[in-house]
Amino acid sequence: MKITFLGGGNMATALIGGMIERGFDAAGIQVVDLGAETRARQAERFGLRAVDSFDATALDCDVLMLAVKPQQMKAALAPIAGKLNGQLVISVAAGLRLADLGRWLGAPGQPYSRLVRCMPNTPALIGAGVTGLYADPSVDADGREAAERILAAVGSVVWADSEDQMDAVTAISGSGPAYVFHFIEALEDAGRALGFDEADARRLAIDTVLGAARLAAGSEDSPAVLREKVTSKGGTTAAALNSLAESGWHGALVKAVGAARARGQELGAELGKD
Ligand SMILES: NC(=O)C1=CN([C@@H]2O[C@H](COP(=O)(O)OP(=O)(O)OC[C@H]3O[C@@H](n4cnc5c(N)ncnc54)[C@H](OP(=O)(O)O)[C@@H]3O)[C@@H](O)[C@H]2O)C=CC1
Ligand SMILES: O=C(O)[C@@H]1CCC=N1
Repeated sequence: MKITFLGGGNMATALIGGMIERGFDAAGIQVVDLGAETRARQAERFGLRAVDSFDATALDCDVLMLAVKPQQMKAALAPIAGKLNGQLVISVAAGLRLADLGRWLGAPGQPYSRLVRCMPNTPALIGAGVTGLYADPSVDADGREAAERILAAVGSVVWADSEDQMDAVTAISGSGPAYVFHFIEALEDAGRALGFDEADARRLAIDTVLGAARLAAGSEDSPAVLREKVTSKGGTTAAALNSLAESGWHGALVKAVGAARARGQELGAELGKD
């Protein structure tokens, strides 16, 4: 499978790194990116072809992965509008709707429809991502299977029932690693405030999150039951959880995920006007 990435930034790097780690051939992957430094980094790190604009070789692919920022997408697609000939196009962009991508990619009056929207996350770099997928209804089984094969190489996949759900996936798991890193930062800060040096505070915080996530992933107990098993009556965990409840922590996170979803919807509506 020949795959060209439009945009070689953070998300493309996570996907390419994860794919190569899991046996995809770097010789079959190309990157189109405006930045000379980005191209040099991609070529050096992965040994792949990186160019500054679409030439015949970059367009000669089975799958085109759209990995520029949502605000950059329309301009980035302009040079190839009307030039595709059946490539499966997979967008990783937050918010952008298939109808708008299809309009920007097609010839005037002929929207392109062999399109899949996906929302991966950066743990893809170590094969531990999770990706939501939604295909235009016109995409055939081969197209859906190709999209799933690429994203399943870097973690688990979940097919969304409707395109609307992609903004929710973005808010939960696309942005989710940032919430977890933020939690780790706070736990590390707490460790430092209680007298540990930076290295030990970080180790205690990261290994706690890693161990708890692995336990939750492998357990038949729900996260709520696992939480109760840590929480001795009248003990230390209860003191912490009571304090978190007083601060409205649970509600704050639910509200934050709602804000992320709303931003995705807003981006789609704003940028799709063009
Ligand atoms: N980061 C994440 O965790 C996730 C991101 N996404 C989605 O992935 C997409 C990319 O995000 P991210 O990787 O973080 O962004 P980055 O800014 O890291 O990467 C985008 C890259 O595209 C380049 N670029 C911009 N315009 C063009 C163009 N016209 N032609 C070719 N290359 C261009 C940029 O160059 P320059 O820097 O010079 O502008 C940059 O190197 C976004 O749409 C985002 O919604 C999805 C899931 C998770
Ligand atoms: O912050 C963003 O908009 C992108 C989408 C999900 C993660 N990063």
